[in-house]
Amino acid sequence: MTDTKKREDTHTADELGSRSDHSNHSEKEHRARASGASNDTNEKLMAVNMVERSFPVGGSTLHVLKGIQMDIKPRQLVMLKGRSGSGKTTLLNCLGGLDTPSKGEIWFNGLPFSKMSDDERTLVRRREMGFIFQAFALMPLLSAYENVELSLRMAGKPRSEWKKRVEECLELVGLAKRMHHRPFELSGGEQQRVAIAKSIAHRPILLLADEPTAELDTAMSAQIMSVFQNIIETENVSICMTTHDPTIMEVADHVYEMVDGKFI
Ligand SMILES: Nc1ncnc2c1ncn2[C@@H]1O[C@H](COP(=O)(O)OP(=O)(O)OP(=O)(O)O)[C@@H](O)[C@H]1O
Repeated sequence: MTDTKKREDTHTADELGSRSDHSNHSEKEHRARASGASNDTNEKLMAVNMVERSFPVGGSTLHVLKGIQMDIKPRQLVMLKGRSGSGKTTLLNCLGGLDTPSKGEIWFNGLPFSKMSDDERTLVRRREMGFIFQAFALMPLLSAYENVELSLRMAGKPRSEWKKRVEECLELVGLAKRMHHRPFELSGGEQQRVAIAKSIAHRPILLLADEPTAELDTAMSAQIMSVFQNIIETENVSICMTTHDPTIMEVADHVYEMVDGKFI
């Protein structure tokens, strides 16, 4: 897939149209997005321009990302593949604003994401992004329902919206019948589906997932990928995920292969 898809040309900040006012991301705007009102495939949701990331280690500098150039378009499923240590997590952390590039820039939804202050970036991240990790990151004593509800509570969504949205999200991931189970009463794949429901509940426009199928067998991984495809359609999100698994790459819109901090 990597080789069959032509990579986009380098783009500038001006090409990046803001798809919504991030400071007031309303239900109406979301519905407009979901109806395809902003579904211009030339539009870039995220643009990464010549990003480098280095860390001081001992007395020297470790160059981990060495000029990354990529973009994520609306409703795309983008995968980052590469050997352990190639820099995938470091890049994902930069995309999610958990870390910042040493050089280069990252634009998100028309905003100069990597140049914003930590507080501004945190705000954008909370409102517009969702995260899924390899280890499902669920609260063990809370039911699936309560876990998803917690994320709405943390995102500051009005209480009156919680019930409908929690049920909707659990239904989307195929867990409506298990919503009152606690994580230990669910399989690994089901727990990951709760984590996905939790990550989309506040209606992000970008989901970032670090090895979301690493703990799962082939059948469960395939289920997770089909849930991802489903939520791209129904929730109008883009997904960027890292993986080692060649079998799931077939469903990607684009695969970036990373070797030693660069795409090949
Ligand atoms: N904060 C840091 N300080 C120093 N070195 C770091 C730091 N973060 C990452 N590295 C180094 O950067 C390199 C890339 O790490 P990264 O976790 O991004 O790789 P990865 O491709 O995600 O690997 P894996 O698939 O095993 O998760 C590694 O050599 C790692 O030790």
